[in-house]
Amino acid sequence: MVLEVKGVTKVFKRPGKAGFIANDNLTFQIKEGEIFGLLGQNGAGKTTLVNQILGLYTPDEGDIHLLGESVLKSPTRSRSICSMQPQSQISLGSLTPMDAVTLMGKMRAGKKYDPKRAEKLFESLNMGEWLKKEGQSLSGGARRLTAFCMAVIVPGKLVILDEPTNDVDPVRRRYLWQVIRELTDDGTSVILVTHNVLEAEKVVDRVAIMHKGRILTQGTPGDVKQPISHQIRMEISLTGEKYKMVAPKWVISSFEKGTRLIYTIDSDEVSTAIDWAKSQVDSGFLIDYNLSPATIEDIYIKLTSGEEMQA
Ligand SMILES: Nc1ncnc2c1ncn2[C@@H]1O[C@H](COP(=O)(O)OP(=O)(O)OP(=O)(O)O)[C@@H](O)[C@H]1O
Repeated sequence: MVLEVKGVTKVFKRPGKAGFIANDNLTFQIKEGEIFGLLGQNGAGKTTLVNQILGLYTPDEGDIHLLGESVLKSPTRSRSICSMQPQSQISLGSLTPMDAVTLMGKMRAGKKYDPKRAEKLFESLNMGEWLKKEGQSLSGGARRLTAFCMAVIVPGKLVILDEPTNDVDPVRRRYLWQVIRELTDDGTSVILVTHNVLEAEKVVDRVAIMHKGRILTQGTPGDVKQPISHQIRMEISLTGEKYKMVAPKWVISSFEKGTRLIYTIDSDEVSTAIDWAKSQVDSGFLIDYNLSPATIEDIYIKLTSGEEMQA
């Protein structure tokens, strides 16, 4: 086992108030070569957990083992086993992506550093146009990809990626997921911290959904979607104001996502839903609609909007 998190609880002290429980009795494991998605809304406790895995915070209860040894006993060892891409943008100053990634590679691998690895990464992510530009003049997406390359140029046994696709364009996001998948070919394990649940579903082997410091459910994408396996997702795009759309009575739940509405319906209601959507399109209220099997995003919305269930 690469990582074992057992009963980890972290409480932040607050002057004059009860402590704030940021992580509440968390337990999970990550195997060699596995991609583990850590999903949760803002403030769910994901970064607090990552900071404990890296030995930066000490759990109040429980223990974390990396490659069989307790992180509590030797916190600095974590930083040599793990590589990390932080959520916040790193400041590259006048360093170019080529300089920054080469520097990081040499720091981690010393004389064994192989520049061909950087070339392959840059090529896979189509970063050629930015390689010799100073960091301060790069776009957010280019800096995010540079930070990703710095984290994986010489990957540790466990690579922790916190929102690696933020600011990255859709085409390069696809390349990025491919590179993340390939990282595991030699046994590297990955923790993927993200809000981008739909994209994460395509790449993770297992996933944990966190909410208010607790893990609400965990398992393979198929396992966690099991409670809603009889449900269908209907995504609709409206022509007019969203508030004018009243959900039909066969809609189980409704969620607004930008300019679109996502309805959850029972699979028995599919033909009713299609008839309704066609008539709405004919009347000019809908631009388009599509139906698809339930996704991790649907279970994520269901769990984190109050209808909680036990892991
Ligand atoms: N050092 C700290 N002292 C006090 N409270 C903290 C501290 N760090 C985090 N918290 C609180 O703990 C909770 C969990 O924060 P955390 O950063 O772990 O969430 P997160 O899931 O990573 O959120 P996001 O997706 O926004 O990064 C939040 O309510 C936060 O305000």
